[in-house]
Amino acid sequence: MGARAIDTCQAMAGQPVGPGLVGMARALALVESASPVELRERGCAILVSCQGLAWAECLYLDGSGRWLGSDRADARLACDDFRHPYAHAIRQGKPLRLGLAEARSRLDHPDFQAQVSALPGVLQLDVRPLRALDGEREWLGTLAVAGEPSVLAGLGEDPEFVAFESLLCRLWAGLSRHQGERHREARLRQSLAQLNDGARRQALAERLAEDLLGASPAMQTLRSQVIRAAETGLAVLLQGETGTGKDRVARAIHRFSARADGPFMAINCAAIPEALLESELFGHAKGAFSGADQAREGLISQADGGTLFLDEIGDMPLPLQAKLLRVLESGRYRPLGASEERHADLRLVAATHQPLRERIRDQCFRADLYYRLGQFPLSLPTLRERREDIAQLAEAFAVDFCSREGRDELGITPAALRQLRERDYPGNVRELKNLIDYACAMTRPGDDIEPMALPGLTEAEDSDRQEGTEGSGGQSVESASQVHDLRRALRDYEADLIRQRLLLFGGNRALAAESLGLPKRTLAHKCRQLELDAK
Ligand SMILES: Nc1ncnc2c1ncn2[C@@H]1O[C@H](COP(=O)(O)OP(=O)(O)OP(=O)(O)O)[C@@H](O)[C@H]1O
Repeated sequence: MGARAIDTCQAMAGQPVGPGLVGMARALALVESASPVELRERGCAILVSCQGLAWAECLYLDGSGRWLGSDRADARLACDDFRHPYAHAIRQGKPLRLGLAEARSRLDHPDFQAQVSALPGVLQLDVRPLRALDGEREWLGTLAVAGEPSVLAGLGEDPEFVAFESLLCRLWAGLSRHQGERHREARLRQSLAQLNDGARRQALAERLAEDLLGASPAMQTLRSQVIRAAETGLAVLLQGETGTGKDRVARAIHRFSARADGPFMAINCAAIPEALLESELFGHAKGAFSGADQAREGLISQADGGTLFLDEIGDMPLPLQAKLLRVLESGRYRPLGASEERHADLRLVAATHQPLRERIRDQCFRADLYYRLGQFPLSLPTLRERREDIAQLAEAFAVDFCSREGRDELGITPAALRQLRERDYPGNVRELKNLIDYACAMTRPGDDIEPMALPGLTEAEDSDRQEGTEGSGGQSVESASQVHDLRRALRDYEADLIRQRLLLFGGNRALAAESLGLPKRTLAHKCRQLELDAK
């Protein structure tokens, strides 16, 4: 705190040098202050060391002009509280002198009492209101000094003290203004940065809207959360009913993140038989188990530098959950049968449609993994909660279908749109997409989608629909007399049934499996065997 200048000033005070030089050293010490706080500290230190005073303190007037504050303590002394001498000096606008013993007995403000409690009662106290001496003449605060009556006697008239006080006020006002400007500039810079940040995020959210369709408030919130999640390296847990777009969101998080140039690896924990899942994820060494003739990289290693998406995490077996937790916490893992541990740097995005808290209660899911996975939890809205998005989604899916199938674009009649809006969609967006694909297939080129093209809405299918059904998703099973290969016919029947059930439940494998009395894994296995798209 300008110790050198103050030392010089102290040294000079005891030396046979001219008063001008002493004054210059004091002025220099003040001028070198970088802030009002430093200036007040230096000013008081100089007064005590060079002017023979016992104590000095500056109080500053706060921005509201209602109270005085101290740099040394948490004291706040209100300007209209006359239990301390500063209120009197400020109100009268002129210096005040009183004996300390008297001040202590008459003025019982606790902060004032604490300030002067260590000083001998024989001393006198001078309180001087300070104002800026430039054009504005604003109040700055007060200077309080205590000293022997003989020292204080001529203080107010001492030209050196007067010059010192005036320099102090000038510098104080200048530094305060400068500091105010700096604060204003900093606030401006901060709000500009926030504005730029807001505009940048808005632009990203608009780009994302091309992929995650929907103008509903729920989708707008989701998109901005996806952008925020992508900006961090936190593990993301996506929770939402089947078909709400968890897979799509996971890919978007990767694409909008700093890891976008790295790999994106995805696995559905429910679709892989338990015995295979560990080696799929962690990889295995050569000879780790019978049939492992080659070492194989797991998805964790392949996702190094990128993102690993674990879909249906709720179905992950408990022993693997422990291993996954270790990867998340330390990045370390050991491939099956390997002697060495390995390291991977990845961001994990996990998804589930199951209430994981219930799985924890049933002791099927580790609570510690749940909390580690959910560093950035994201909830996806159901389609029922955002019916206003149905028309936009349906039209986009119709456009997709036509471009995939190389057909001319077709529209959707208002009546069909109304019906689409009234449905319940347990399979959410996937169900809507399947419905539109089906309706597109059922609609003649050049026509628009009519209500009767929507499955499950018409009682008697018209002849057009009968025609369309053949060769589309719903092939009929050969009649009994035409069966020449029982195994093939049973296989076709099974495939047809599963396909219809998946269509009925909007692709929700859990509901489809339940309705057929099958475990979900078995259905997933059959879908692979029968080459049905399980999604
Ligand atoms: N907001 C959206 N905009 C466009 N298409 C979407 C949107 N949400 C989902 N989809 C589409 O709906 C289908 C289902 O989405 P997705 O596979 O991401 O759902 P999911 O929640 O992962 O389902 P599951 O839980 O069954 O795995 C996909 O074809 C996907 O492209």
